[in-house]
Amino acid sequence: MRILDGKKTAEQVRQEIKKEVATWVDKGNRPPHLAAVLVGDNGASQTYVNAKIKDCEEVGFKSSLIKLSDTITEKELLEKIDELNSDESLDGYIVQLPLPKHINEKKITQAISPTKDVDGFHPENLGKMVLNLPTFLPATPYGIMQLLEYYSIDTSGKNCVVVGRSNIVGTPVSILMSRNNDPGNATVTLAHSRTQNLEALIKTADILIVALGKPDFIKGDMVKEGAVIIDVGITRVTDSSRKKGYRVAGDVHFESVKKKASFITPVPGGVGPMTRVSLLKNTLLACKRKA
Ligand SMILES: NC(=O)C1=CN([C@@H]2O[C@H](COP(=O)(O)OP(=O)(O)OC[C@H]3O[C@@H](n4cnc5c(N)ncnc54)[C@H](OP(=O)(O)O)[C@@H]3O)[C@@H](O)[C@H]2O)C=CC1
Ligand SMILES: Nc1nc(=O)c2c([nH]1)NC[C@@H]1CN(c3ccc(C(=O)N[C@@H](CCC(=O)O)C(=O)O)cc3)C=[N+]21
Repeated sequence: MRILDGKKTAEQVRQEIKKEVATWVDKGNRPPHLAAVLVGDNGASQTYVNAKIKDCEEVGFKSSLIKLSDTITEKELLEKIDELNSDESLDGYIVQLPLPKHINEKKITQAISPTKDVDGFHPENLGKMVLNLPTFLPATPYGIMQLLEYYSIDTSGKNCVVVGRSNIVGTPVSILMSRNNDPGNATVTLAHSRTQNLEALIKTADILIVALGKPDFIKGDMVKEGAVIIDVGITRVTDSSRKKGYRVAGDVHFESVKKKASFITPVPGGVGPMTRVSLLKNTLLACKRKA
């Protein structure tokens, strides 16, 4: 069994980005600029957004954190988005999800200018992704593809089962895995809460990608011997023996599944860091495209 080390891989990718930024700035350009919009004070969202800002510093990007109260109206948030769309000094931005219930996430996602949508969530960018046209790939699926590529994992012709069909992870990663690309060319099945005989289906997977949000859902006896396991899930589980009062759990029960896997991503240190580095890649692309 080998660990797919997202932390280490992301660090290497950051070093490459850092060099590219230095060359870019040496040529007289301004550094890439990413903004993150955070509505409300959800603890996990704050942690992720802070990490994204720290990543920017490490590679030499400019970053801005825009904190808004969770009492903000949808109209006010849309006005803020208009402002960001026309801000010439800004290359890309993200609006951290989830948003408070009174705000329609679809409306917000569609208001973000596709040229600044470094999350790759806008319908225009998702459409381009489906058609294999150059675009911003959604950060988590992009991170997963980079990790598979980095470890030279052969996905062509393999059975890939994706569990979870969200717009930001399950659905786009199922499309990327089935495209005529390397990595890709897999035979993909997308499973969700209505799927029948989920366990039997999971057993057929040469590559299993799990994005459910149910801690330790996948156990060792459920997976095929030699499978490649990608665990996207991140849930904070209360644990009073930890300093922070919680542990971070994936959707895969690591200890039992690792005995059967050929490759497996840990949580933390797997997909999460790759998601963040993909956001940096998209922002660099947005910046260079504008110039
Ligand atoms: N590492 C990273 O970078 C990231 C991690 N995450 C994490 O990934 C996890 C998933 O998040 P996200 O993609 O937003 O998904 P959502 O929470 O939006 O959706 C969960 C999906 O799982 C399906 N599902 C739920 N229960 C079952 C079940 N028992 N059997 C089969 N399918 C089921 C749902 O089906 P249905 O559609 O039928 O309801 C749905 O499609 C979370 O833990 C999240 O924190 C998310 C983004 C990035
Ligand atoms: N507009 C938007 N874009 C997103 O990309 C987006 C989002 N909203 N909302 C929430 C999810 C979740 N997400 C994560 C990113 C990094 C880690 C990450 O870095 N995790 C580390 C640390 C985990 C920890 O300690 O909590 C790790 O897995 O090693 C996790 C989760 C991005 N998301």
